Amino acid sequence: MTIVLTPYWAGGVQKLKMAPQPPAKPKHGLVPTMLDESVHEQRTLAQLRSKTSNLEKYIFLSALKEQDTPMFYRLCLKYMSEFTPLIYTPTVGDACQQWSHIYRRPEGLYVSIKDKGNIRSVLQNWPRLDEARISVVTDGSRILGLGDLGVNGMGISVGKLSLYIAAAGIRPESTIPICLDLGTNTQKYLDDPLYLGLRQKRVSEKEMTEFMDEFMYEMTRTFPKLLVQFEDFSTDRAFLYLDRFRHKYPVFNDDIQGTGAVVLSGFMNAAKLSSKASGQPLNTHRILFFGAGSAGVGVGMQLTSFFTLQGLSEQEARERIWLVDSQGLVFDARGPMAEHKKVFSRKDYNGAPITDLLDILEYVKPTALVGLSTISGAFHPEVISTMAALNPRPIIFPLSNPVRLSECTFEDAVKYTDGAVLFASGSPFPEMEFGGQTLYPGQGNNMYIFPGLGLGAILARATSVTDTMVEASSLGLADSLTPEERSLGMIYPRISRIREISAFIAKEVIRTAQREGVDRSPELRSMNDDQLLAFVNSKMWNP
Ligand SMILES: O=C([O-])CC(=O)C(=O)O
Ligand SMILES: [Mg+2]
Repeated sequence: MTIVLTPYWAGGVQKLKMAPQPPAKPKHGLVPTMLDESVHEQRTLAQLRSKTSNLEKYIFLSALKEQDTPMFYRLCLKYMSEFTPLIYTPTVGDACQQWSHIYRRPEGLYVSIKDKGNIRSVLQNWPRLDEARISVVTDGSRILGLGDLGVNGMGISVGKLSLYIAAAGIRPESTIPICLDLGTNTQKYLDDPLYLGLRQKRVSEKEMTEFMDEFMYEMTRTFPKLLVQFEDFSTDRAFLYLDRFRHKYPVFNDDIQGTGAVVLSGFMNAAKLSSKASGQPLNTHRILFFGAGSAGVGVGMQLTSFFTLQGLSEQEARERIWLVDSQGLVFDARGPMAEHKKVFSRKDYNGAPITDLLDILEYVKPTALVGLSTISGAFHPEVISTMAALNPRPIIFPLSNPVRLSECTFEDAVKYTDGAVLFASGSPFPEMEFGGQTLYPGQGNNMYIFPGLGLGAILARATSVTDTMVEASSLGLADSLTPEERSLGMIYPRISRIREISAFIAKEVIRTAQREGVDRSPELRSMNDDQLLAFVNSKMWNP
């Protein structure tokens, strides 16, 4: 709130910035006599739990977030593992697919190709210009593994920002969900009378690039303290715009870098357990990527740093990774391929194409199998048992989202490896009892990374988000397992500790930004680590 005061000691008008005030207590008689806050929390929870479908729960929570924001986030923090699957993956996928049907009220900022040439004035309509710190921007062209959802992709920007608020304590007023409407190639939406977006096919890459140049320029002019997270752009465009803007503006791509970092972190913990069982050194792991989109290649690139941290050269690190796309094993002699696949294309194979996953396993003999294919069931029982035959503790990460597109279930992975699997999926699976023990599935979802990475970059006022900052977020996450979590064989910490984890990651990211000279908060440089961590915690919003 901005109020204008004329102090007696000054001749002129002075503007004072005031912190937002809590709402005034309602006058007597305007709320029930016995309305007790903690009982009301239980009442709200009971209302939520009485809904029978997850989509209804999503709609209920979306209304709650608007009507009683602190209550929404209080419950979110208290019941994190119950709430995240409802406000985020997997339910947010259903919400996006149904967005134009379940739409109730405006939320976020819609910028369309029709606004080209005039983007500044659209951005300036945002009601909280000065407070803006973080924006999640999608063009809806590849939402989770669900394909081109057009303007229905707004749900993913909203969902990610709810996690920024819950998991990293970013103030709700500081977030801007943005969906770019550049058309959609999904006919179902073009034919849907309720569809909220432009009824046109996606624009050409040339036109989109002109649009993006203007958009990013105006974003930084309009919101000078803003960090931008690109989300769920289709593969080519995800790489294209990350490369185009990452050295110019503070921006990162969650699917390439966030997913890469979260998988690197889980892989570091899993590889130690796997190597302990096999006696093989860490730098001899062999990783097979099933799926060669932005996430697959992004994760592959991030995982090369696992090997360089073990002392291998960049080239040697890349050679520990094999890639499989829709035509099978990716190798040079196969012929022309998309630019982003080239880095992992094998030079040491020039036989006939190998297309069957079982044959590829036989040839590569991987210690780790990572799925980013959105092909449900691709890791069928024979694939899983082959991994178990090759390794005493196979690493199997079916990372495709949402749950129904996962390459395999946790249950199958446990069953067909006789409980030996080191498992992480993109979407949540329940823990299970096996051989008298509770086994915990890891959730290798970028929600462990982006809140802390974003918070660190914002507090450091970073001019750009460097690869080393992303790597620091990953190492920070890997280090944040408690001895108890390690003793249970977990490879990711409990999600209920997310605030503590985000604060730690943010501290590591700030330190790295300082070392790299991309920070603009000189006052943080003189703090020791404890002071910096305390500073980060003090900046977190508490509902
Ligand atoms: O949103 C999620 O759950 C993870 C993610 O970025 C994706 O699948 O695109
Ligand atoms: Mg994503």
